[in-house]
This record gives sequence, C-alpha cells and structure tokens, in this order.
Amino acid sequence: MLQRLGPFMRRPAGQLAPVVRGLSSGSVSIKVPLNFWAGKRRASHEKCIKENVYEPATGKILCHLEPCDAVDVDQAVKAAKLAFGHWSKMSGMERARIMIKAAHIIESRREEIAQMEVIDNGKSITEARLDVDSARLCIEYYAGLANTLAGNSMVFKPSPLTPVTAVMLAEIYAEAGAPESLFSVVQGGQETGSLLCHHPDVAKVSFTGSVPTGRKIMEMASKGVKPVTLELGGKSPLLIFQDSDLENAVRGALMANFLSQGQVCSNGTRVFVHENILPQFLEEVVKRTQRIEIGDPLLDNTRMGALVSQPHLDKVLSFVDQAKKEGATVLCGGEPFVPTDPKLRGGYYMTPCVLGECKDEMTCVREEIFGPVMSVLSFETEEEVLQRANDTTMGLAAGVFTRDVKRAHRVVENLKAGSCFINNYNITPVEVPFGGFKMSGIGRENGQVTIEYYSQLKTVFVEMGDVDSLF
Ligand SMILES: NC(=O)c1ccc[n+]([C@@H]2O[C@H](COP(=O)([O-])OP(=O)(O)OC[C@H]3O[C@@H](n4cnc5c(N)ncnc54)[C@H](O)[C@@H]3O)[C@@H](O)[C@H]2O)c1
Repeated sequence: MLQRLGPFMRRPAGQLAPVVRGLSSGSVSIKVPLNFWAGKRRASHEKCIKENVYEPATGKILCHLEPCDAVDVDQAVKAAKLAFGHWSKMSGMERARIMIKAAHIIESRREEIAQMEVIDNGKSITEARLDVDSARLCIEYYAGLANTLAGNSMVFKPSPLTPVTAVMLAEIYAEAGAPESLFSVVQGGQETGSLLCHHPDVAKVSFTGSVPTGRKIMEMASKGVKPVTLELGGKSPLLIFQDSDLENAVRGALMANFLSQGQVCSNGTRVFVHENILPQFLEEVVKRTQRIEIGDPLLDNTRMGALVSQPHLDKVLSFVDQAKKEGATVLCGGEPFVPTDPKLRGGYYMTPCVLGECKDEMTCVREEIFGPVMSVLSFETEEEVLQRANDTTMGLAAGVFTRDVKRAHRVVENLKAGSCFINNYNITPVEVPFGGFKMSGIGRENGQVTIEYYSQLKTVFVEMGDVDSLF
C-alpha cells in the first residue's frame, strides 16, 4: 500500500502519527501534478499562479492547484478525441473487460482510495469506504451494459476544492488497459470549466454543481448546441406523518440531513412533521444529533468530519445566524467545533444543527444550505403539506414516512421530485436513475436510461431493391 501511495509525499517522517491503516490526518502533502492525459500526470504548461488546496480536517495545505489554460485543455480534449477513436473500434466485450479490471483495481485499493478521499474532502472514512464501493459497483454495472454499446471518452474537471482522487481514477483506468486519455483530468476553476464547455471538440457537457453555475454551463453549451446533463442543487422535503414508525422516521431524518456534513444534493433538509408527533420527534432527533461523533474523519468511530472549506463553513454558519434572526429556534448545534486533538484545530468543523419553529418563508427553508442544518416545520393535513413541499423552484428528491401504503403512494405521486423515498431516505443504488425535476437539473445519472443521455441515435436506411422514383 505504501508503494502505491508513492506519489503522495508525506510530511517529515518524524511527524507521522501511528499509522493504523496507512494515512493520518495532517500527514499528507501532495507534490505530484494533478492533471492527467495522454497516459501520465502533467503539470500545466504555463507557470501559472498556483492555488493552495487545504485539507479540510486540519486546514493544512494539502497540495497546490495549477489551473489548466486553453493550451492544456486543448491538448487534453484532442487526446480524448484520439482515445474515442480507439475505444469505439473495440468490441463491447473488450471494453467491458477493461471496465471490470478497473473495478477490480478499485476493490483491491479500497482502503487507500477511501483514505485519500477523506483527506481530500473531509468526510468520514466510513462514508468514504461506501463511496468507493459505489464507484466500483457503478463501473461493474455499466460494464454489464457495455457489451452491446458504443463508448465515450471523457475529460473530467473536478472541483478545485477536491482535486486529488479523480487523478487516481484516471491512473486506474490506464492501469486497466483503457486507451490513453480515455478518461483525462484537467484541474481548475470556472475558467478551465468554461474552456471545456466552449471547446468545439467537446460533444456533450455533464455538470454537477449548483443551480447558478448550472445555468451558466447551459448557456455556454448552447453556443455550440451541445446537449447537457445537469445535476444541480436541491431543497428537498421529507414528510413525516402521524402514523409513521417514529424510530425509523428519526433515523431517516438523520440520514436525510447529516451524511457528508450535510453536503449532499439530495438531502431532505425541509423536514415536515405532523403537529401531533412534533414534540416526540424533536426530542428524539435532537438527542441523537447531539450524540453524533464529530472529529478526525479518518477514525472509524467518527460520524461527522469537516466541511469542505473555511469559506463554505462560514457560509453555513451564517445561514444559521440568519435563521435565528428570522425567528427559527436553534434546538442544537450550529456552532463552530474545535476538536481536542491539536492537529485538527485548524479544520472546518461545526456541530450539526436542528432548527425548530421554521416557517416556509424563512431563508433556511427556501435556500440550499449544503451543510449539516435540518429545518423542522409542522403541518396539519396531507393536502396542505403537499402544497408546501412542492412550493420550491427545485425538485431533486423527496421522502415520506407513513405506515399507510395508500397514502405513501398518493403522496409520492404528487411530489414533484426526481427521486422519491418511502420510509427511507438517500438510497441511491446504481441501477436506479437519479436526477432532478424543475431547476434541480436535466437528464439522469445511473440506471440504463443514462446511456441515452450519452449516446447519439443514428438511423441508417439500406435499399435492397430499386429506387421507386416519382421523377
Ligand atoms: N444533483 C446532483 O447530483 C448533485 C451532486 C452533488 C452536488 N450537487 C450540487 O452541487 C452544489 C455544490 O457543489 P459546488 O459548491 O462545487 O458547486 P459550484 O456550482 O460552485 O461548482 C461546481 C463546479 O463548477 C465549476 N464552475 C464554477 N463556475 C463555473 C463557470 N462559470 N464555468 C464553468 N465551471 C464553473 C467549479 O469549478 C466546480 O468544479 C450544490 O448545489 C449541490 O446540491 C448536485
């Protein structure tokens, strides 16, 4: 494992904490380039201004980002175009074999990839392991479909806040035998992103991010009449009826709000609870939220790590302040959190927050916070709660807890959201399409239907007889 971690240079050896499974927070400093095309890691061609990238758990500099400029993007896209030529000439079986091999490599390096994801992103190792598993399952699933289909090449630009693990994936595909540049990585922020959108050889743009950026992406893609897949933000409702199994409803509300420090697009952050069960629900949800173990995300017992950056943490905390000003009650959390471990003191932690006495018009109920903040609202009738749940410009996900099967189906039928959960929340198996209604996006990821969003239909007529001419 240490050999594989070769490119990631550790801090001076003496500073290494006892290593249980390899890495410890604050121990990694990455010196190697983070772009990848034509078979290897590459620095940007110009000596550009390097940007610091920080490890969320510690606030220490993790690496430097060299944004790709027009020349780099052009090289990466041209290389991807070449790769597409090779890939599309291979048989479906050959492509599937390479994908399965990539899945095996991911499986064999699960722990190492998960640890690097934690260091890059700040989420808990428990969640990161599951993320690595879902990446593997996704590749296995599409390998199953690849036998009969044409393939694409992809140039991927990660978020400038989390640039590290995408390059590992590029290396894994290369190791698995994919044609050079089939999956390339260019680093950067909005400029690099817009260069990709405008590049004439990019045939399709798939974007995951916020609604305002998604709108810009669509505008840019429209200049080249390129199709887009947009996976954007949400402000999803979770409806908890009086006849719910309260224990499961509480668990569901926690899963709907606090995974990845609340930085999950599909989170059910507007929790509507029937007024008759509101006191019991709040008591239980607050008790369990207060028990969430916050701290070093590389430790097995940690359930909440660090938010992705200091500016983002500040933004989330300011949403909590705004909620207080607008009349919501902070029932727990919503404060910066400083772990006792000295190496984590500069990390971006906060205590998970439950807001009570929320009203529909409050900012915390209307806007996506993308942090560990649950807004609880009370309701009286099904008709009323449906109208309020749908009163949003977004429609990524929605959930309902009830023991009444008829009610569950009736409610889900009327919820305007791409993914609906009955008596659970945030379940996203790869076989099932995922994507949003309204401003939450266009297109779907996962499941067979996604193939359609990444394929062109070509109709070919072959005449075996004579042309029946009118002239
Ligand atoms: N629907 C989904 O599947 C899904 C999944 C995860 C996150 N999200 C959403 O993503 C958002 C959080 O992510 P974020 O903060 O990285 O979003 P963001 O919109 O700030 O940035 C996303 C990406 O867009 C790039 N970008 C920014 N401005 C650009 C521009 N003008 N041109 C080209 N590229 C540009 C950024 O560099 C980054 O890589 C939330 O709204 C969340 O709900 C959606």
